[in-house]
Amino acid sequence: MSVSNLITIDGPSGSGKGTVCHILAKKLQWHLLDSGALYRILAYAALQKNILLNDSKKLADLALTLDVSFVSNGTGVDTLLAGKNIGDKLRTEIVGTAASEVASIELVRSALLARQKAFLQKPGLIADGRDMGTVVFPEAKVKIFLDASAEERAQRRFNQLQDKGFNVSIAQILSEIKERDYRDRNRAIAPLQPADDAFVIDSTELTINEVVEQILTLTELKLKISTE
Ligand SMILES: Nc1ncnc2c1ncn2[C@@H]1O[C@H](COP(=O)(O)OP(=O)(O)O)[C@@H](O)[C@H]1O
Ligand SMILES: Nc1ccn([C@H]2C[C@H](O)[C@@H](COP(=O)(O)OP(=O)(O)O)O2)c(=O)n1
Repeated sequence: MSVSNLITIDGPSGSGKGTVCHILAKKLQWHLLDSGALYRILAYAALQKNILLNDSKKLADLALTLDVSFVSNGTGVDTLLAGKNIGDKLRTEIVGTAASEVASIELVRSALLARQKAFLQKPGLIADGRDMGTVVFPEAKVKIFLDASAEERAQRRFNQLQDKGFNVSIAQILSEIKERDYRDRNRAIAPLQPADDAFVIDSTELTINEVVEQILTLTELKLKISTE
């Protein structure tokens, strides 16, 4: 099925992808693919089952058989693994780092590909990740690469975690962000990089609304639709 209403948003951790994608999906009433959540769920399930994070074969088998569903609960979306809500277990730095590790394995990435492509349904899709515009949906007409300085991204994560009551150190967050950036950008398969035809937005000095407005303007131009 051809669905041309597609926006891909790739970028490093803390650049604002998740926030911006949720706003766009709500405003346009399109579906949302949080591909990072799939890698996080896989990493969480592997940690639970004591599967080593470099065991490509077992991880790929797990990826193929993972019983995951995203269920709307009125205010947001519950993430169910084998029917159990694990949404609050996924956003820790331990799971984020483990996700980045399993994501560097080619067999794992190919095992998750069909699952991600299946999200492209009418009336449209906002796809959030690292390789949405380069590998999963290269046909997208609107591709965004959202960036921000590592220091700004660490500050945002710090604020976010402090708001949730976690006692965290900004120096440690910055070092984890830099380590994950390095792994995501330098892996052999589907590295984090802007697609040749991506529009790069540096959000370091922009508000969330300014980023959303830039993407909506580009979407109107490229897809010739009204986003009012
Ligand atoms: N342009 C921005 N200016 C200030 N804070 C932002 C901006 N974009 C996102 N944030 C905040 O930064 C934090 C991380 O954003 P998030 O959307 O989770 O990033 P990502 O999905 O890219 O990792 C959130 O608390 C979010 O509210
Ligand atoms: N399309 C994707 C999405 C995420 N990943 C990997 C790389 C990331 O470090 C981890 C976690 O991604 P996620 O988007 O949830 O992380 P952030 O919210 O940006 O911190 O998964 C990937 O390799 N490809």
